[in-house]
Amino acid sequence: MVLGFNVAGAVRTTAVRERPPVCGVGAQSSRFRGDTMVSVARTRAFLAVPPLRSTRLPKPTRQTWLHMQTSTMQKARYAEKAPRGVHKEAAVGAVKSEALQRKNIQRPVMVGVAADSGAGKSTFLRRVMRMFGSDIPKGHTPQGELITVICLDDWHNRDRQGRKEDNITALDENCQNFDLMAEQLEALKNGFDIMKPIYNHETGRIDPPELVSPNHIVVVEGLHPMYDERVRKLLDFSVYLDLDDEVKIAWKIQRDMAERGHTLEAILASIEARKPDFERFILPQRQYADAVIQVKPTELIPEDKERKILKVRLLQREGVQGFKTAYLFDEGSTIEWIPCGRRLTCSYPGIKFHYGPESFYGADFSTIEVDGEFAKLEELVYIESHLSNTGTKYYGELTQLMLAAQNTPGAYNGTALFQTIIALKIREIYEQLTGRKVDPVVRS
Ligand SMILES: Nc1ncnc2c1ncn2[C@@H]1O[C@H](COP(=O)(O)OP(=O)(O)OP(=O)(O)O)[C@@H](O)[C@H]1O
Ligand SMILES: O=C(CO)[C@H](O)[C@H](O)COP(=O)(O)O
Repeated sequence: MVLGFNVAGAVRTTAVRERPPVCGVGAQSSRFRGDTMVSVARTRAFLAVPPLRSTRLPKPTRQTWLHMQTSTMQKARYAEKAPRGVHKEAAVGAVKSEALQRKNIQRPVMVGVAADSGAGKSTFLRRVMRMFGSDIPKGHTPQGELITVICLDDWHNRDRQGRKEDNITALDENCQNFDLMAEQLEALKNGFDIMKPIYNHETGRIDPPELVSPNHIVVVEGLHPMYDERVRKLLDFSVYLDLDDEVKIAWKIQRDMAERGHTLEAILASIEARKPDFERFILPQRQYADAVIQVKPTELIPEDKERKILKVRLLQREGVQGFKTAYLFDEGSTIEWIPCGRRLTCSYPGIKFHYGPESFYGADFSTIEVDGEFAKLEELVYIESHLSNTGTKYYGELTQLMLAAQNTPGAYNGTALFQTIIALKIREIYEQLTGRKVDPVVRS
């Protein structure tokens, strides 16, 4: 697929590879391993990154790293730090990243995406990355021209063995190095390169760190983007993917049995074992999210056991800077809508929409929900014509995006519809906060 995008007047044409962000998926980075790494703890020096010609990062050698004069302030910052333990090689650049000038970035827009493992983060993030049309280079952390997706698992403070020995789950707050996470993400947001730790999901071990530079948009995704107040405050926009247990089990079974060879008993046991920590450390983050996508079993089929038809709800916080909430028909009203008829083909059990205001953790939200499946994606333009504030740039863009992703999970139900709307919203928020323009990736 060849796509065009335009930022600050620079028109580029790039190919989008169908590849997920690599949080626990696929290749681990070997770009900064072993002898190519310079340890801050060892040298007590602060490192700046050499100018990079492209976003495809060159493999650094000791020689390509420059020891820079460190400001007294930064020295003090580091001197005060508690020992970093397993993350002793992690570092923050001493001078502002050259990426700022090269890409003409004032400050990255930072977006948090929280969810339990298997809740559809990778699927959602593929939609978000596609929205920004970047060719996402290989490596542990996808760093595209416009967007970088950082996985927060990288700040786990124990490897798999360590967690087993200490009888602690990866969901536990005590299993994250929040001090380092907050320090490094703050540095990134302020325009500094970071040498970020890597948690290797293939080996279950902590790998040497990798270089991550500020980008136009930085997504931080994983178990805890809104857990620690210091990290939460850095986020310009936050999303929580909220799956009912029944749906979580169905998706896990589909993935872990079909793709990973796990037994049903093992999957159910793992979900049960994680549940108390999920409820304690992950779920409460919902209250901080600006957008929540809830996925529930359908209410159109009584006693449905298949979990194929879903009811999906998009909760949108009112009053967030740059975030104009999407609505159905008439903003602020309450609507029940069955669109099936001459203009929308519906198969059993039909489709039902709802829109209305809602109080969520005591805050004002506007919610759109859709129960059921679309029969023909090209007819979605009928639905689109009744939705407003979707962040589209031309009539039919939402439908085009849905059609372009028709082979992705959930393409025919509210999960893809609302994830696509939120991806459009992230583009809109980026534009609102920076004053820049991003061209649509799929044209009319
Ligand atoms: N909207 C959807 N409808 C149906 N199945 C879905 C949907 N989204 C994701 N899935 C399925 O759920 C499983 C997990 O999805 P995904 O890999 O996106 O989750 P994740 O949160 O990134 O997981 P992890 O953190 O474990 O890597 C996959 O098998 C995927 O196909
Ligand atoms: O909840 C998770 C988030 O992805 C993982 O279980 C956690 O990161 C540990 O990973 P692994 O099971 O590969 O050791």
